[in-house]
Amino acid sequence: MASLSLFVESSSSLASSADESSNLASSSSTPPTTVTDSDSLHSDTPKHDVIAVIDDSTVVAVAPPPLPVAEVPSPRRPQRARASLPVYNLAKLSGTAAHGKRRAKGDIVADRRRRRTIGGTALAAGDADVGAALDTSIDALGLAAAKKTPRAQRLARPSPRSLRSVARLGGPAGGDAADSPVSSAATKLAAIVTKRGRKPVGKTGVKMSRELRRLQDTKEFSHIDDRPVVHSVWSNGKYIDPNRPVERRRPRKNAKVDKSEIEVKQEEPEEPAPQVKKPRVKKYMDHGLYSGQDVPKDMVRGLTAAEKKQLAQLPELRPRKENKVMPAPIFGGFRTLLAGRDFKLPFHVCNPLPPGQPKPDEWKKMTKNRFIGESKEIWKKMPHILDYQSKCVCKPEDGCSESCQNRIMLYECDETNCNIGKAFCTNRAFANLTARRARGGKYRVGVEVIKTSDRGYGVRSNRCFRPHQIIMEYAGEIITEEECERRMNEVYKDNECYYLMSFDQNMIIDATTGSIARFVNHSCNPNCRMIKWIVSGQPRMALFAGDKPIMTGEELTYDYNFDPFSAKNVQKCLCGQPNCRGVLGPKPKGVKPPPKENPGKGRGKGKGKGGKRKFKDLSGNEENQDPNNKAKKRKIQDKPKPIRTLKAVKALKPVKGPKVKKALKPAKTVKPGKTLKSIKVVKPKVAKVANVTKPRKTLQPANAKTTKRPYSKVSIKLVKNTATTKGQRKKRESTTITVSGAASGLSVSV
Ligand SMILES: C[S@@+](CC[C@H](N)C(=O)[O-])C[C@H]1O[C@@H](n2cnc3c(N)ncnc32)[C@H](O)[C@@H]1O
Repeated sequence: MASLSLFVESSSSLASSADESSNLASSSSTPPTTVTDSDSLHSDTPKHDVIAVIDDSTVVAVAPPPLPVAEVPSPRRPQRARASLPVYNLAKLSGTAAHGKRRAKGDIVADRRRRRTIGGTALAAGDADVGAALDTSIDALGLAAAKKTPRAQRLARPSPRSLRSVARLGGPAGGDAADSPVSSAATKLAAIVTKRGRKPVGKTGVKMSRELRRLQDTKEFSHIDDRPVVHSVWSNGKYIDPNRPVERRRPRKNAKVDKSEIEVKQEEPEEPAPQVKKPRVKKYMDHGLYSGQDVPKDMVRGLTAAEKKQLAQLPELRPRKENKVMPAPIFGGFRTLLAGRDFKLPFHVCNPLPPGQPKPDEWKKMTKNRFIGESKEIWKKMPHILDYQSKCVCKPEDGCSESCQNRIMLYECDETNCNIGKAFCTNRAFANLTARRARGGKYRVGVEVIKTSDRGYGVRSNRCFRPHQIIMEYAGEIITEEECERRMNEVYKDNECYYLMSFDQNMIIDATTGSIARFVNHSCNPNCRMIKWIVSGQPRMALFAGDKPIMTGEELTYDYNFDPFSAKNVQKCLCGQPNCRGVLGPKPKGVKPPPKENPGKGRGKGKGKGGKRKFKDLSGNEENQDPNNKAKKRKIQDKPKPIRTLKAVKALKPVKGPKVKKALKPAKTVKPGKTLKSIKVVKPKVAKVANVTKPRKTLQPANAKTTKRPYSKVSIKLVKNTATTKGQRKKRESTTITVSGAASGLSVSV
């Protein structure tokens, strides 16, 4: 009786001893844990099993060569079945009928078809399925008798040792199955399984059906699955693609490199070098943010040759590489260079002094005038208040500029005396000052007290001021002459500095308690003026900028025109100006003042160009931003009114005495010695006639005393005011007209 033994084992397990473990593990389906493990899975070596079909005469070890997947015939059953011959269920025979698709983590089901093969391990373990499969096979082949004997059953259980020996017998897959150790091992194992191991196997063979014979060469018959088991490998939660190129590790610097490796590497074709990104180099600016801008091409157009030459020497104008960092602020700096203007120093660059600077102990700040003692009552009883009235007849387009009657008379416009209103009026200096200070801040205050090296305290500007712009008010205690004399004899007798200034109506301003303006020092070439204005019917003193703009950080000074009253009290002047008179007093008689500097002569062209400056562009104060502020005509505003300044002089008269050392006077006061009488007469005339006579524009504050034209107006006023005392006025009128061209307006009333 022919017998058929079916042996199944993995050929890959026989390939090498190294693969033995993997072979053994194949039945248990242990997935690879590394990429390198997957290499073995994907190797071309088929993991086919060896099936030995033993016939009566020959033992055939079938180890079919691996076939391409496409050539593998479908594992279908034969369509045609013959009734005469038994039909075998091959799947059942091979023991794979009970196995379907098995889903594993990460596996693709379509590619994951696994065929359960019967291996030595399975047999050794006595797997129930395997046993069942064998039983089925034996039953099908009619070998039940052989199976049921105890010996056969004992022999059917292969010992582990025998299996190990079988596994050790490896041979190249796909070789001659008959001659290979695989076949011999298979034969040996078949003898064990078929309980006739000592007898020739061929004698126990059964004649194979034609159908079986036809299929015996197929992989399906042998249950050989040459398709690799596909595993997906995950590492650290990431899917590892087995098809990706293997990364080359960078060799360590100090690692010993095998020379043979180097030679092999050299032989390898050179791969294109990957593009290495250059590290970014940080660029540092070597100029300011606004430097290096493109210079306008037509920058020298319209300039003279000398100017071009001068400009060419400016390093700022040399063409240089364009600076794309930040655009220049509309080339403001370039225009400043061309125009030769002064520029406004920023407030923070000026660096105002920090708070807490030392101040004199006796000083108590006061920003508004205050009447002290009986001065208030006396002031109210005086009829002069009614005289301080004026009304301008300006039109809105005039803006209360140089032709404004109020301005000429040093009357400030307000709601009661202005014809055009606040929106158009530019003659409201004190109101602007109050608004400016009310907003607060060091910049708006604009001044600060400093300590000078040789003149005690002083005042400097914290900002720029336009010419004739109001800076600060000189405020203090308004006292009578008697009170002033008392203070001088009793309170201030040991003082070196006095803060007394003639005010109005025989009154004195004592700024010992007063505003910051008390600290302003004297200079024979000052940059400011102390001028008295009538504001809302009340006289007020204030410091104004002179004819030139005042820049940030300048010390503010005005001419005291000091009256020492005695040669003993003459103080040495330390102003340091070229035209210094040497003493803090009035100009000595017979001494010619130094010639005025001509801005166009004796100076460089650059400096001469300074005359072109438009300070309204430089000062940057809030008043400049008023479109109605026509500051260009301000020179008329500061025209002194000699009649009122005479009054200030008159106030000094009673102060004069042996104990009184000094008294400050406004810069525009006239010489002492004028009679009270003349002042009283002249004053009211001006107020009334001002509305009749059109003022001249040529008046300058600096040379007001030598100007003739203003006093011709005064003469007209005299006529107007002779209504009460007619005889006297007419006499004065004639005198005034005659002297109108004199150097001093004081002579008018003499
Ligand atoms: C109204 S105070 C000015 C502020 C004063 N420097 C202070 O420390 O209070 C006037 C006094 O300052 C001093 N002074 C002002 N200008 C001066 C000058 N140019 N030269 C010398 N002393 C001057 C004189 O002592 C003068 O009496």
